[in-house]
Order: sequence, then structure tokens, then C-alpha cells
Amino acid sequence: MLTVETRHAVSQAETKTLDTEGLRRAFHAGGMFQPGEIRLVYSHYDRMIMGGAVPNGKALVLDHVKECGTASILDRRELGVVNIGGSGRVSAAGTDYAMEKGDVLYLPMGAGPVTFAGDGRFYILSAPAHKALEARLIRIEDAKSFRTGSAETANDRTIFQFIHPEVMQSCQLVVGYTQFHGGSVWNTMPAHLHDRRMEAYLYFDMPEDRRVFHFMGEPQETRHLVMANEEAVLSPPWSIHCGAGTGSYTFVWAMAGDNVDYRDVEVVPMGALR
Ligand SMILES: O=C[C@H](O)[C@@H](O)CC(=O)C(=O)O
Ligand SMILES: [Zn+2]
Repeated sequence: MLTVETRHAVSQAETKTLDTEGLRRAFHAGGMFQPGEIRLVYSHYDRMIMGGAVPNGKALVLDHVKECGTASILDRRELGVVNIGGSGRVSAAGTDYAMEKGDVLYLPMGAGPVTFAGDGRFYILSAPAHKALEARLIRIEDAKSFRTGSAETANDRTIFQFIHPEVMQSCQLVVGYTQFHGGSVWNTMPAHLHDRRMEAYLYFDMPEDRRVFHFMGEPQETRHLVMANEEAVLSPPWSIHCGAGTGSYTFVWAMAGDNVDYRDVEVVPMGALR
């Protein structure tokens, strides 16, 4: 079963007027990981699609998505998959990829229908593409990683880059995830902006009652959303994106837009935040 929700782009001016429910309707996505279902959220920020596929023993096929206006989703798009669950398999274009937790798969434009199987919980990301590149399964040891932050500032973490120019080629997608050490809780602080790219975060690896207070908005007009396990949040290109958890967690970050330059960010000075 396929379910698709559309999220239109919301401006800075409108965001300023939203209450909690309004903010969540515009930017928050929950319930994407349902056994036996594929659920997608089609965002009009750079037309990024995020979603979940949970085969739960019965194979699921991602093919025609009406919102994309093509016969099959990858006719004019590329796809990233992060397995956040148990052992599973993803197949496309006659190749079967065994995916353990933490593995990331890139499927290029033209790869055709995508089949999800096994015990995986597959987080899906897709952006429009302009050329057919190489498919690639990237395991954590093939990712580029760096440790940043410190325990003193509660942001000691390792950033793993998978679909990233220093690892492989993609058209628009840049995808990786960040893991915390020793109870650190703050991601992406000091915050930054990148008007060239939107970003989506998926928070996971959290016990049921853990929450991340995710911050968004223009630097001088911030808002927060309370995020539970396996919930995602859209970050418009004009928005900061950072958060603090009530304990450690992992989050997948994914971007699409005008460039794939991970360092093309403007750091927001602490004094500019309101
Ligand atoms: O533009 C890059 C993204 O916001 C994330 O990669 C940041 C992040 O993972 C972190 O600081 O923890
Ligand atoms: Zn960012």
C-alpha cells in the first residue's frame, strides 16, 4: 500500500504566524514507518520526497507515484535509502542489495521500480535528477566521517557522509547521518543556513519517551517542534535546523538543491538567534 502526502512550500512570513499545529502540518512528518506500507511525503522544497517502507515479511514495490507525473518514480529522479531497522533487501534494475542497519543505498535515475524486502525499516529520500549515474551500496566503513563538538558543550558526535561528493556522485541528493557519544544531545549548534539547499532530518534510535526539541525558522524568529522516534522534519532553505534531545539519538540528514557542496553553509552567530 502506497500513501503520499503533499507539503507545499511555506514562506518565512507565513511561518511566523503559525501555532504548534500549523507548524507541524507544514514541517513535521510522523507515522511514515507502518508495517506492510510505503508512506511518502512529497515536499515542494526542492521537490524532495521522504518516506518509509516497512516490508514486514512481505515485499513492497515502489513504482508509480502520481505526484511525480511519470510512469515510474525513478524516471526523472534519484533515490537514497537508509536502513534504520533489521536486515533487509532492496532490489532495482536486476540487482539485489543486502542492507544491514546503517547501510545506505543510492539508486540513479532510470533504475526502475524498487522492491523492499526482509526485516528492514527503510527510510527513503528522492530528488529530481538530470542524469543516470552509478548505483551504489555504501556501508558505514566506506562512508566519510569526522568527529566534532565536545562533551563539555553536549555535542560530541560523529558525522557520517554517505551520498556525498567525497564518497560518490549524485545529481542533487546529499545524505548521511550523525551519531552522538556519551550522552551528548545537541546537533548542529552553532546553527547554520544554506539557501542553496533544503534539508530534511529523520530522528531515530530513540526510546519511546525520548524527545528532541528541534529548532527551525529564520535566525531572528525561531520556533521549535517536539520530535519523537522515527519522526522527520523539513527545513526550508531559509531555516536553521538544529536540536537538543532529552538523551542521545541518531538522525539522518538529507539535502537537495542547487549544489552538493556540504561546506556551502553560513554559520549563524549565537548573538543573531532570537
Ligand atoms: O548541512 C549539514 C547538516 O545540517 C548536518 O550534516 C549537520 C549535522 O549532522 C550536525 O552538525 O550534527
Ligand atoms: Zn544543514
